Amino acid sequence: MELVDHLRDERNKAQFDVEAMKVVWAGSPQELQLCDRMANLVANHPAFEKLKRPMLVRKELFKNSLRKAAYARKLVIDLGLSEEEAKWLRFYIDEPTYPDLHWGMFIPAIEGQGSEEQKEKWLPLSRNMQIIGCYAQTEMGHGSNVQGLETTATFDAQQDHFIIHSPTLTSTKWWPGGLGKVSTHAVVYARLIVNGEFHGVHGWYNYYSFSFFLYLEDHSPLPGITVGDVGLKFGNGAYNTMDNGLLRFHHVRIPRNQMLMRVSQVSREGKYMQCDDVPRQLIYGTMVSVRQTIVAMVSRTLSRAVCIATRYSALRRQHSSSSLVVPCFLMIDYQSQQSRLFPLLASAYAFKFVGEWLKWLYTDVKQRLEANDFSTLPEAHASTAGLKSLTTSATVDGIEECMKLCGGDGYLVSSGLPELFAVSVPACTYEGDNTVLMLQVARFVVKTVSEVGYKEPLGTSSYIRRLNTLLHNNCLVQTGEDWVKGDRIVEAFEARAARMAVTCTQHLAKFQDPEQGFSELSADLVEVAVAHCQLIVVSKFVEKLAQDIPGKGVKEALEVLCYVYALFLVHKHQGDFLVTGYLTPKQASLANRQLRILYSRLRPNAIALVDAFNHTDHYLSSVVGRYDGNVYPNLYQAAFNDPFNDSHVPDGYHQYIHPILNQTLAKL
Ligand SMILES: CC(C)(COP(=O)(O)OP(=O)(O)OC[C@H]1O[C@@H](n2cnc3c(N)ncnc32)[C@H](O)[C@@H]1OP(=O)(O)O)[C@@H](O)C(=O)NCCC(=O)NCCSC(=O)CCCC(=O)O
Ligand SMILES: Cc1cc2nc3c(=O)[nH]c(=O)nc-3n(C[C@H](O)[C@H](O)[C@H](O)COP(=O)(O)OP(=O)(O)OC[C@H]3O[C@@H](n4cnc5c(N)ncnc54)[C@H](O)[C@@H]3O)c2cc1C
Repeated sequence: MELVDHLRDERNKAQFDVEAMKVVWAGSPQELQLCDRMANLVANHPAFEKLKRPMLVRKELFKNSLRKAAYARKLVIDLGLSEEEAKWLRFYIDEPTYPDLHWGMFIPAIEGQGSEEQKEKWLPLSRNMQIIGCYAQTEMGHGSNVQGLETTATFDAQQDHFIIHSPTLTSTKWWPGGLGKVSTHAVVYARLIVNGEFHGVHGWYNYYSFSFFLYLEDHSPLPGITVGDVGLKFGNGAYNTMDNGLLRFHHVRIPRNQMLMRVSQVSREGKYMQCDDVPRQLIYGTMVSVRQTIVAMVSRTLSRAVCIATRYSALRRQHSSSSLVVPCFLMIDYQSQQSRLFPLLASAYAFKFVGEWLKWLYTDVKQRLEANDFSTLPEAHASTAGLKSLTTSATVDGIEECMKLCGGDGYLVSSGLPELFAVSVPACTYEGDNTVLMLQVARFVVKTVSEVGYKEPLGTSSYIRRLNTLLHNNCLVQTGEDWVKGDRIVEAFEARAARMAVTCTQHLAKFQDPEQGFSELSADLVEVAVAHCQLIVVSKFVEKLAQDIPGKGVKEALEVLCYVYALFLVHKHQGDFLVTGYLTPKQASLANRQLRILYSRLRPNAIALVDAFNHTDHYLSSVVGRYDGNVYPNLYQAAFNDPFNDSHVPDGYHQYIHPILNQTLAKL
């Protein structure tokens, strides 16, 4: 049977080479080929079917996710897949499970914080999955406040042991993924006590990590350990495939050499030693690494929602303004639909490019750290924290908007959007609450501004070097066309960020107690951080456009996306641009007018731009976002695939409906 492409006309409108854009989106021809291979491996393997997932109850759901993880592991071994290939395989299986934490946090924690000897011992076992680990930092009473962790690790010199203990209910380890049911090991963060003395208690770095067994061979917990799952989470399916766990210790003894000893050590004699040349912030290093990974992947999540909403918008017709009866307008042709959808499409590309840049930054920092050069760590911390916060918040809001952009059908689980929302929303909380992370960025920016004159701002904050110009020269835009120039846009974002940062720094200086000032001004400080991070995203997009980008029309299409992203933000935050005095109301309105022109330039390319994400139908798992656009028959069929439609007589009908119909309620 010939397949009908219901989106063919839309695809024919494309003004650029879609295959070339796929390479740009993937990062390189090799990445495209790799992702394509892994996506199709998953899509064509019956073990990875996922449409029934939201219908499963927790225990079935969890068993199903264990089965998938085992199949994935088998494929990795049978096909001899590399770690990179295995990472993409897990990504396309599209189900949070224990290996995410094992590979994503447990192993990096040992790599970053273990001594050479410890790495030699534990990494081969971990990489072969002979042990499975998780990252147990958060406690019931302390998530953002890492300084408040209460779990203790007390050194017993006589037996050369640490005694790990949970002294209070609030010290219960709470949330670690993979901990509840599966992990054999955990990297656990605890306060160190040697010779009755708390180490680092006066500083911020008052916790240390330990790696050790949780279970006996029959998978019953070791004596003194209480472990379990934290309970059902938001959304059917979604994150419930993960065993986020709880863990308590009752004076559990572990050998001394299970403290991760790169940053500091405790000797056999009970002598506590810090490595002078290694900053304590390294203990936070795993978080920097994971935040970078989140930014690298989040554009895919947003692109998935945008792909679904764009395809459905380009298929579904509604009435025109002149006739309320004859359906003729495609939803995508409503200006209001475009003004909600196209900035999200542009954001997906913007986040992709900033993610690439962040990966580069992190690789560079990692190499420096290995050579004991810690100079760029503050920049890496601020950039990873800020971009994780900015991009995950925008992505989660974007998924919700995409759901609404599809009307009622977006709310159906078969649209793929509700589960995507439910599985993505915790990204605003895990790996650092997004507001708390923005406050870290604000600290970095304010510190950089305060140090002007005696310390040179570097990297993403180097615009602060030109503070004088940015504070005093206002925007030169006179026409709408003036707004579509990369350097002008970047300068506008620099001026806004610099002016907001300086104002906040001046307000902070009025407080005698800086911490009180920081707390009272925290809402403004978050806005400073947002402005700084948006500047990074915009400038990295503009820098991307300065590169050689092959393919007919590809660069032009990306230029439109870049300006849509930037001018949408100018419009959304025009209060900032106006209050700081950088823009006049006329210039702000020119930006908005130019944005509408850009939407009309983007419109013919919309479907081709989402096709360039190269998502398989399996990955999208959306009836309304199907590649062939054959939505309505499949939507109808999906309703009948729901087991609820197996019978016309639901459970409870005879018991609770008959009595109403037959007026016999009194018998109930
Ligand atoms: C918010 C802070 C950073 C505050 O910490 P603090 O000790 O009070 O620090 P401070 O006085 O503000 O700063 C002290 C100093 O440390 C720096 N710093 C802070 N964090 C880092 C870092 N990661 N790398 C490098 N440097 C870092 C700060 O910039 C400060 O530097 P400075 O003194 O100003 O030069 C911290 O508590 C934190 O990171 N909280 C968030 C907790 C978190 O992210 N938990 C993640 C748990 S794991 C997880 O969620 C996994 C989910 C994965 C999944 O399911 O997929
Ligand atoms: C799905 C999921 C998976 C997770 N996986 C892991 C894991 O594998 N390992 C692990 O160790 N942890 C894990 N966590 C825990 C996670 O890291 C924490 O939830 C997170 O760090 C936030 O901490 P919290 O929940 O205590 O929130 P809180 O810190 O209590 O925050 C609650 C509210 O208070 C605000 N707030 C808190 N502190 C401040 C402040 N200083 N200034 C201003 N506002 C503030 C926040 O903005 C937020 O609005 C996971 C969490 C989830 C949801």
